[in-house]
Amino acid sequence: MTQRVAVLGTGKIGEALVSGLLRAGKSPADVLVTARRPERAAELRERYGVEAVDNAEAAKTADTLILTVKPQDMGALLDELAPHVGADRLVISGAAGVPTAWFEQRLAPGTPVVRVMTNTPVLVDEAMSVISAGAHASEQHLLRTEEIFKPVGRTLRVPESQQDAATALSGSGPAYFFFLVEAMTDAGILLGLPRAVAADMIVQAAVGASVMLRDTGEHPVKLREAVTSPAGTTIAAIRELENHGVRAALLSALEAARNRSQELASGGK
Ligand SMILES: NC(=O)C1=CN([C@@H]2O[C@H](COP(=O)(O)OP(=O)(O)OC[C@H]3O[C@@H](n4cnc5c(N)ncnc54)[C@H](OP(=O)(O)O)[C@@H]3O)[C@@H](O)[C@H]2O)C=CC1
Ligand SMILES: O=C(O)[C@@H]1CCC=N1
Repeated sequence: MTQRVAVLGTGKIGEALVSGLLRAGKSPADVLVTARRPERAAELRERYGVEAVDNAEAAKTADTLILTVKPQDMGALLDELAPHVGADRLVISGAAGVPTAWFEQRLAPGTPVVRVMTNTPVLVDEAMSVISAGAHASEQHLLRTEEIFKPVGRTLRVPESQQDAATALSGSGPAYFFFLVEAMTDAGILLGLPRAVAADMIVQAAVGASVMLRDTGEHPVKLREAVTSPAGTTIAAIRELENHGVRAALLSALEAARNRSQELASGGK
């Protein structure tokens, strides 16, 4: 049976999911989108050939609803949606922080809800989408969710109690790597390299290191040791990273991200 999927609040993540669904072979006729601004709806229609409808219409006609508004906008969206969502629908939330129980309290009794924390590499089919079932979501609902997210990267099931940590590590994760690349490119400028050359070197170092981490399965310590020659250049840099507390900064940074996810639990400000 053809399943219709609606993406509600089609911003950055929502649009990336729409493009992934279409790349995976879903017909544009089976994908609905909603947007707050008419010009955004028109843009999505034109770019993907999908139908843009209002939230109530999406709730009435799609089997699976993927909610990709910001946590702060989730309350208003649920007020609009709830009267139209039958308990035979699958509701997938892509929002940081907001627990499945929050949705279950606002939807018809028994409505299956699945929480997913994906990340922006969804745009290049290299996402990690971390999936947790709510109280009424069955194995079938998890499989349907995986079917949507697998074409755009990997999926991982975790207990919902781990979702705030997953948000800190995986949802926000790409930003930390972009931040490092940006800072190291600046370091190249300091050392007298042209910006484009510095960026080229650092991006390729990041790609090479990522592929080694993924494909060799080696522990990162071993991979780093292989780069670090006695009395060489790398250890001189590592000493500075340790002197400046980079490891401790990362522990604190990810803890802060986890805490912020917890604060967003009630669609917080
Ligand atoms: N960005 C990321 O890396 C990740 C984000 N997330 C989660 O994904 C969600 C979306 O994030 P992101 O894509 O970055 O944010 P965006 O702001 O790009 O997307 C949210 C979209 O929802 C629209 N919107 C808000 N309210 C409504 C409504 N009532 N009806 C229809 N559309 C509405 C907004 O419209 P308008 O354009 O008018 O504001 C906007 O286009 C968040 O919950 C976030 O926690 C999860 C993983 C990673
Ligand atoms: O920064 C945020 O809140 C969202 C959730 C994870 C990544 N971006």
